[in-house]
Amino acid sequence: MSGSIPTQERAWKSGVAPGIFPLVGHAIPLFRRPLAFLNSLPAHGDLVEIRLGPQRAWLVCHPELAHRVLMDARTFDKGGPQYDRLRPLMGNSLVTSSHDEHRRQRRLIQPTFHPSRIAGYTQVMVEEAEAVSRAWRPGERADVSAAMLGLTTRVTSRVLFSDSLDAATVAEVRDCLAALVRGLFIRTVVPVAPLFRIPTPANRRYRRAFDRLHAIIDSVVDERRRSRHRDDLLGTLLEAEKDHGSASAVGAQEIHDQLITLLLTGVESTAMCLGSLFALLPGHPEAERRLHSEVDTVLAGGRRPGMADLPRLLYTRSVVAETLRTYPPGWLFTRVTTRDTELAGVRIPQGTTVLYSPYLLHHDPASFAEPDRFLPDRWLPGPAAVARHGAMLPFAAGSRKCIGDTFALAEATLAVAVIAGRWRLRPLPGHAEQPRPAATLGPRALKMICQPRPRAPLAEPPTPGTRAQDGCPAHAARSTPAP
Ligand code: HEM
Repeated sequence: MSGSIPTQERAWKSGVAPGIFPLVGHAIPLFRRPLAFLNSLPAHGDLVEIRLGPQRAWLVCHPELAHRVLMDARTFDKGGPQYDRLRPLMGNSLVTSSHDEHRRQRRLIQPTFHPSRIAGYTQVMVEEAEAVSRAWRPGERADVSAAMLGLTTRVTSRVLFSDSLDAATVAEVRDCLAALVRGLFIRTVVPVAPLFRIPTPANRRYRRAFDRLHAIIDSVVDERRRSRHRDDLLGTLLEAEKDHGSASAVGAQEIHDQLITLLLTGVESTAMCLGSLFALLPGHPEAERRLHSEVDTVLAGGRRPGMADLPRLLYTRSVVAETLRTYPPGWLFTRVTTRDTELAGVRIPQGTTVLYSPYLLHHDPASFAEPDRFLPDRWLPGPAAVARHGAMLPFAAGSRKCIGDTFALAEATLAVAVIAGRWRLRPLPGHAEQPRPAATLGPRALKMICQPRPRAPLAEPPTPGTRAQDGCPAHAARSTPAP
């Protein structure tokens, strides 16, 4: 069934995705070739019905509809199979909480990620990128995926709870995350809980990672309770715990839930972005050449980058933005309707799952010319910088917009500048690592050969851009901060 329903503002088209199987619905294409499946959906309408297992759900295929969903978080609240799976892991935290509870939590955590605080984190970001860069040897076959996960785990843990994790624990967190993101995805597309209670090796791996990560967080909190106050997120949460009885007080369970949530979200997505970027560069030699040239110019003499360099690393940031467009780490999200509503002329009952996919929106030729080409120039000021308004949504929009967007962009840009200043990473002969969709999207086993870079001749630095708040279009989506 499909139809064209005229609404006040335009005639929306709704439809049903073909190929529904009993019990599993669209799980087979969603699990086997999810990106191709998503890209096939706009042909069936602006709002397309799919089946997650036996459940009916609607996927928005037009940026305007995605914004309607995101800007009305009261009606389209966190929920659906994805968030049902995340709650046992993250509890009732910033990512998983419902609209009513969310405001208080966002107000508590927002100051840690305020743009004015990011400058203070850049030294940690650069130190950790330099540590990765120093550890590689010319000709080495580096495990880039593991290195990027290690880098973001160390940066995130140092910022959230100072230097509480030793090297062995960082490696453990990294491995736990890898097991969890794989397990979370299959649990989202086949939301049939009894299947995951069967003691298969994969289910046991997921359980072990789940238990270990909780134990690590508990020991971080216990250790801090025994030591002095520090001015980091954990310190903020422990201070708020003392406000017994006040509306802003937090309990021990919430402290645990917020830490595990921020560790998971902070580590995984940025690592995926960096892995995708290094995997894409060798196939785009002109982009790689211009990136190297900019890094050599802005950081002449191998100078250490800092916050002040971010506006000058204009091409580097365009490469990061184009990577986020091409392979958005957060590629598919669910919501659930809290009341009967209407979207694209379709009546949607309370309790219905609605999905949006940054990957689908970023690959629609109606929004981005030649969407399958990697073209960082799209994000430079000038005539090439055209995109349908609001179609670039790597960090979402509205009140549930990513709290770590500025943090992540600074971390990724600085890491690329440091690493690309010293290394040209080449693919292994005969091996092309494809980004693999799981709970996040990106390469999970990327190995590359490290070639030391001779310093390129100096060139004129590009003029800083004027788009969006800091020139980076990945930021452009509207955010409604908690009052
Ligand atoms: C390139 C890196 C990143 C990407 C692409 C990304 C993407 C996203 C997206 C799309 C959402 C919205 C999810 C939804 O609509 O259901 C989100 C939310 C969130 N992200 Fe990120 N993220 C990144 C990095 C980070 C970092 C570094 C942190 C923290 C250290 C973080 C913490 C969060 C949190 C806590 C939320 C929930 C916000 C709320 O509901 O108030 N993210 N992120």
